[in-house]
Amino acid sequence: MRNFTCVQDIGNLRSALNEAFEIKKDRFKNVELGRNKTLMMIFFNSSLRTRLSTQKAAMNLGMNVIVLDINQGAWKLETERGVIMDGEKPEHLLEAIPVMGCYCDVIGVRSFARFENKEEDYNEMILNQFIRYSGRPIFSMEAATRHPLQSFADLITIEEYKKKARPKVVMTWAPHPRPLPQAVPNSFAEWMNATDYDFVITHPEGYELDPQFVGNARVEYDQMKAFEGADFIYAKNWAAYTGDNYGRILSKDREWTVSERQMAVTDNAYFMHCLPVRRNMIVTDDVIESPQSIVIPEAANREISATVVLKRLIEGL
Ligand SMILES: CCC[C@H](NC(=O)CCC(=O)O)C(=O)O
Ligand SMILES: NC(=O)OP(=O)(O)O
Repeated sequence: MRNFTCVQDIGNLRSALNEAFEIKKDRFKNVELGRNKTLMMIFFNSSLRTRLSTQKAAMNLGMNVIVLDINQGAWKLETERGVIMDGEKPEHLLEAIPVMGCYCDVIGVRSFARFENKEEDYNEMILNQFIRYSGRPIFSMEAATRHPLQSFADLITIEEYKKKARPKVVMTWAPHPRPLPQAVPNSFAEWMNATDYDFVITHPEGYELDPQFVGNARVEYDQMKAFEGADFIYAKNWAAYTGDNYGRILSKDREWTVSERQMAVTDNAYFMHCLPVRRNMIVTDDVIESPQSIVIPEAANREISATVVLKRLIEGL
């Protein structure tokens, strides 16, 4: 595998899942594979799970790890070509990227959508410059339009907990005080559409996601109807995508906050969220603390998804 940015890059999902479950039985079985190989993790945005689980995954494979928070300690970076750099940014991304590539074998990049320019976000301008100029395999640690390490962990988790071959999985929008990226819902939808699950997306009108990610998923504007008979509830906030509303908050309606009211019409569904989660905005305390909440095992599986991905990237060196 050369890069890991989307579901297509992992190849056959069944074999990827089999590899994940094998690694889960013995996560140190490939500890020699990464000897004297260096992972560089580059964060343009905050992180807890991705930062810790990916570093742990690298250690499972015997790798060295360098972590760089671009906005803490590195030079402020100019990302646009043609800009006269007489302002606050001493370094251009087009020098910094190949330089960083000199010091490592594999690079992970976190660079959220900025909501300043929809085309630049959806063309993955930052991530693609790393792919083009670093000279190294690149994997996404959440970019502007996808979060594949999270989605792979989500799929592992559903496969572990499902009680039927084709579970009903419902991704629901929920309110949030800030405009959040579409990367997590886009990516979750992309991975769910690659399975044969019964997949439903529910959100208020105006929050339609890019059709390239929605695919053949059923979209239901009535949240209670969507939740009926569900086996898994995947909650997430996202800002509007369509038209001039790109990056905007259209609703903070807390009727969409996942509570026991909605969970009552499911088939005793498991509750999932990628975390961090704003309690009593996205989900009530009672639901996220209930026995049906699997947000912690879901987060634990981030180590497994990252170990599989790093293993395949090292094998491709
Ligand atoms: C894995 C999720 C990362 C990110 N989450 C946030 O930025 C949450 C920030 C907040 O709640 O203020 C997102 O929604 O894409
Ligand atoms: N789910 C996830 O990626 O968490 P962090 O943003 O804390 O890495």
